[in-house]
Amino acid sequence: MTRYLVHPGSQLKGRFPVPGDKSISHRAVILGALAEGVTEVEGLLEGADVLATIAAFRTMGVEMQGPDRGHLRIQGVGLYGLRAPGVPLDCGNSGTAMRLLAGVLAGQNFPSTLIGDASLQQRPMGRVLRPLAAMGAEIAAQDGKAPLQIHGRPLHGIDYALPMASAQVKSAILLAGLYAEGQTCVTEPAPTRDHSERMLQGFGYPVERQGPRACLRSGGQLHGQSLQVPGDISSAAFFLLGATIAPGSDLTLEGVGINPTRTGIIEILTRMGARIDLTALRVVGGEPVADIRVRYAQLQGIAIPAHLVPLAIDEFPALFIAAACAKGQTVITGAEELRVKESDRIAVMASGLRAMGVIVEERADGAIINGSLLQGGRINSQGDHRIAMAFAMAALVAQGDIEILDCANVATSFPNFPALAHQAGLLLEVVGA
Ligand SMILES: O=C(O)C1=C[C@@H](OP(=O)(O)O)[C@@H](O)[C@H](O)C1
Ligand SMILES: C=C(OP(=O)(O)O)C(=O)O
Repeated sequence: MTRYLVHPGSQLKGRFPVPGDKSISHRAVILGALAEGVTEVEGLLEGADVLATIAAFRTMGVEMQGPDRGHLRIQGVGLYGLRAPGVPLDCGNSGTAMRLLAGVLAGQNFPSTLIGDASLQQRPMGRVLRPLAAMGAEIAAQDGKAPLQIHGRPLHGIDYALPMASAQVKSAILLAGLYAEGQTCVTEPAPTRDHSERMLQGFGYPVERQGPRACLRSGGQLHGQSLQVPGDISSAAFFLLGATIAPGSDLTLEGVGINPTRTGIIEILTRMGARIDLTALRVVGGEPVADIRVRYAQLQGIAIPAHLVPLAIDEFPALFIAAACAKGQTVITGAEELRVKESDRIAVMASGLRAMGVIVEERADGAIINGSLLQGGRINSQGDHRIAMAFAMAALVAQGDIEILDCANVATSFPNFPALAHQAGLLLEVVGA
């Protein structure tokens, strides 16, 4: 089992890009496969999650060259060109792959089965199954969990109010809407990442957006594109954390996506006193991008405003560590979605921080974290990539070595994390790979 052994006492320095955005990479593969003509993607994340989406479409007859150093060439088959897969499609560890594929597959004229790893089989799929059933889909699942057996049926549009802030559910419904008779609309209770809406429009498919509501009609076509995937702010987040907490650090992360539906981490860390500067603002592939400079700063505990939670949802493992390094108390509320990610991120972060001597009060929808000195120790990441990377950065300021168990899944979102972190100055050893 892959472990990290991380020694304290260093700082982070340098200037480098982070790998491509995972959410945008999944969507580039999906829309490229369903488009007419060729799509050329640059900067694609070659993490295991995205490779699962690529493999699924290959199994359904889509030809692709790559990925090779971020380049993927997709020979689109059009909205109605997928072939019956014949074998289960394995989404691995990826909630995004499973939920977005469920949306695409619900309206096909062939059956399909979606499977995943032990973590993914525990995650709630009812949130996509219910709206898809309301559109006419026939999907069998036990207790609302994978495997999902999709029969493929003619669909009709719905006007759906999302019960939770989830870009995956929103995207699944919009993708199903490409195949549904009439108009499909989704209204979200709070803004979530809007990469699907942006990329559909980028592929020439009209999406009407009015405040929290997005609508599309079937009958259109997607047109193959050349697109550049920006750097993943969710991967950059670990470096923003590390450089902020380790005295003497000064790091610049190049070409990071700063879509306003993703920048909660910058807003929250800045409210805590972090020193983060954005330069070279530009637009890449329909998404805003910047270089981000981050220097050491003493953090202060805050009450994190609940409206920022969906805008930083994957960054909470990093934010738990930031809170533990801050002066005073940090209060996290409205974050119950963290309990249904790759692990129960509230419980796993709380127990890891306690192992480092931090006083944490767990709440159903968050936690209260008391800033303190971090002791060395052994942390079980429970196979959750973001928890492994967050604790690796915590080691920068720990009183002793940190050993992190079960780190192989870092490869789902950030395969070169150990190398890049080491290059930036983190004293990280990968053991037992
Ligand atoms: O749409 C996406 O690409 C994602 C949406 C979020 O999940 P939810 O929709 O479950 O909040 C996020 O946690 C996940 O990493 C990626
Ligand atoms: C929640 C995540 O991903 P997914 O839902 O795609 O597994 C994540 O990457 O933090």
